[in-house]
Amino acid sequence: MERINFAVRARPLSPEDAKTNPWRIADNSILFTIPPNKFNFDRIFSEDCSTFDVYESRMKYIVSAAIGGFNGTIFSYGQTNSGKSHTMRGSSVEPRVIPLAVHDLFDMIQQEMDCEFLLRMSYMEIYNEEINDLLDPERRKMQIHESIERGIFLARL
Ligand SMILES: Nc1ncnc2c1ncn2[C@@H]1O[C@H](COP(=O)(O)OP(=O)(O)OP(=O)(O)O)[C@@H](O)[C@H]1O
Repeated sequence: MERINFAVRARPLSPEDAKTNPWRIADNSILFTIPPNKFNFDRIFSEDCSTFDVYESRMKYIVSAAIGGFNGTIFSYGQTNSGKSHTMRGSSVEPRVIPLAVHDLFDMIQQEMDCEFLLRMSYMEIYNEEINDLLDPERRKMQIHESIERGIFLARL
């Protein structure tokens, strides 16, 4: 796999949006009716995909590689309402990328009986072109919550 992979997840459109939608998906490309007409990606997941599929096929290998000592970043990017939080967050009932990754990390660590691991996790938010480093614990608590609510965040493994 390439070092940087760019995958797109299509969010289901409302019936109203679907009527005026200027693009359509064809394999791993997005086609527009106006120029430039075609944008290619490493992978496009259609509206009916599950977060689990997205995670398994495009993200899990980054988590595994982190256990092997390689740096990896999963970066969720998109305009407001495009589904970043929906994809990254989740609950114990319906875990999505962050809980799935954390679960896998601990699973993989448990299998590596001969190694000792130091695990650190951070959330960073890029909002209005500013990176918020969330250093102060109290501020961090607040900002993590805000970041999750706003939905632009970076999970760095
Ligand atoms: N794949 C999906 N399937 C069903 N619903 C989705 C999907 N993706 C997003 N949604 C819904 O669309 C709405 C917007 O999603 P979400 O809040 O994740 O967007 P966002 O990109 O994080 O937005 P913002 O940047 O404004 O915080 C939510 O109601 C969410 O449940």
